[in-house]
Amino acid sequence: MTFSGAVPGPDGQPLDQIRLTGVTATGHHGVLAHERAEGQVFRADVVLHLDTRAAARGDDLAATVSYADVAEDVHDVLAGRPADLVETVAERIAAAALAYPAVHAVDVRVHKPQAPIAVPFDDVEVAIRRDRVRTPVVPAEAPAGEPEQAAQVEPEAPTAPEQAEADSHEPAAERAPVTAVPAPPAPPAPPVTGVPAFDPEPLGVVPAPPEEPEPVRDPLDVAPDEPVEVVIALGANLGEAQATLRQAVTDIDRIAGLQVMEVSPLARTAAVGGPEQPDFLNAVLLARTTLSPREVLHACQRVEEQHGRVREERWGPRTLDVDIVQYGTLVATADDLELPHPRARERAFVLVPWAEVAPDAVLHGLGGGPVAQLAATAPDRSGIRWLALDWLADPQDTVAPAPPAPPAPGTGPVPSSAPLPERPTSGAHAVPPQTVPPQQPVPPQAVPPQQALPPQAAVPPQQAPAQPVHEPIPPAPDSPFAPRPEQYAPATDRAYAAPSDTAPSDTAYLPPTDRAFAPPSYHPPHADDRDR
Ligand SMILES: Nc1ncnc2c1ncn2[C@@H]1O[C@H](COP(=O)(O)OP(=O)(O)OP(=O)(O)O)[C@@H](O)[C@H]1O
Ligand SMILES: Nc1nc2c(c(=O)[nH]1)N=C(CO)CN2
Repeated sequence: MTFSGAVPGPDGQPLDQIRLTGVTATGHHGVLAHERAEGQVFRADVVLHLDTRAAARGDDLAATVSYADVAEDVHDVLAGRPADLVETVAERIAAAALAYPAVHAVDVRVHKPQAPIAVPFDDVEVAIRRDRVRTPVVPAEAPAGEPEQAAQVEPEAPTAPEQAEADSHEPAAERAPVTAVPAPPAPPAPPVTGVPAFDPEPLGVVPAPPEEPEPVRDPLDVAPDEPVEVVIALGANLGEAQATLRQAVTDIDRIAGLQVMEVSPLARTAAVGGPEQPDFLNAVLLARTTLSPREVLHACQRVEEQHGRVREERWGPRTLDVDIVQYGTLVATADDLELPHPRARERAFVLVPWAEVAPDAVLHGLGGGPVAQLAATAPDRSGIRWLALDWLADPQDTVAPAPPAPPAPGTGPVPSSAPLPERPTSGAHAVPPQTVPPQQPVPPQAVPPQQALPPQAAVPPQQAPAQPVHEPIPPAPDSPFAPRPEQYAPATDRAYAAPSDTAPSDTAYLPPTDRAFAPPSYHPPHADDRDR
């Protein structure tokens, strides 16, 4: 720990130092509502500048400062009354240290390694030095439960009603920086698990008479006021996998309170983990929802069940897997639901299709970061065999026909001798890998980015029984769904393209995303008459 050097004592000589590092607590400091609600790890390092000679001479604890006491003080500040700023937390710690008369000066560093920063980073810290001249700008926080020290309360300490308002987190939410994804409203209570509750009483203030306790609300059960973006991953490797995934998109879009906004290309991916099993087909949906996270989970589990999902073994083959990758910016852990999905950050079969449909997407939480970057380093990235663009519009041709006589959903894996379809070698979309050389991007005008699915193709089967999606729909002229040889073009300069020496010979990838052609965005129709 490097501070800015020794502090001179009254005799002009450098003072001694007691260094305390890595005091850690879960705190609820931050300007964002979810930081207030869920809490995160804060760490502090403290250097006390003092003259230790008298204590050493008499071997007398009373003549020095007990580091154990200071550690508790620091911990109390970290875990205590929420502040918007790390700077404020650092001042409070400095004030606590200088409350010991022997301390001439104090250096404080407060670390916030899980700060909501949208790019990969190790840590963020605030470092301050305070002494008897350059004093802390806040008074020492009084220990909880010592109301007789109320005189030490900060002048701006809130009254009980003000504190109640602060605890509602509304102001924090209002101050939150504009983000692409609205955070769900913060619940007024402690988080789910593993995060100790904070004492909402302002420290050192005589507590107001007890009011009705707020019911404890799990953030995973809080439905947002405004729609929140939810990222959903689909996977299947049993039965008619592509047809299942197409139907799942429709089923998920029909969940009341949830709208599918975008659908990624379909990825064929080598199975990761679990037993020997066929390749998966994977896709990612971007949706907006006013459901709580747990409601989304249950609705997705119902869709899994509708498709004959049985849970036999971990990471085993399945007719349909629906995972919630991320819900707004929420970071929460419970037995039944963890957000963001704890393994999403290392799964190319999630990250690659996600980055295709949302190139600037960011995975929140610990180990998160820009999705495209995570995709580039995901351990299974060489298992991404290909991506199909128009899989919603044209199931028969986008992927080769399913193996003959596949087992009924849930009855058994597609035998490895009859795996999921390979890159087509015949049919409208067939293209030998060499047809499009690696560096040959599609001219920008070939397919306008973000061109929406033609309305008739987007209509989910249940909404347009006259036009079942399983029947190929003739693409409109110039439609992104017109057969395009480049849809399986190699992507040798893609960040996540498999190294050529490890890629299977039939592997083909999308061309680089200068977005010369965007994956066709699927914009499901949301008829106003739908009961949402
Ligand atoms: N973000 C999440 N999305 C979906 N399920 C989750 C999530 N977090 C926790 N779960 C829980 O995980 C349980 C197991 O889910 P599932 O059987 O789909 O796991 P899996 O697909 O085999 O493995 P993985 O979780 O690694 O994808 C579910 O019952 C669900 O309660
Ligand atoms: N390629 C691939 N591998 C997996 C998948 C998946 O969807 N795709 N799902 C798993 C458990 O959710 C385990 N392994």
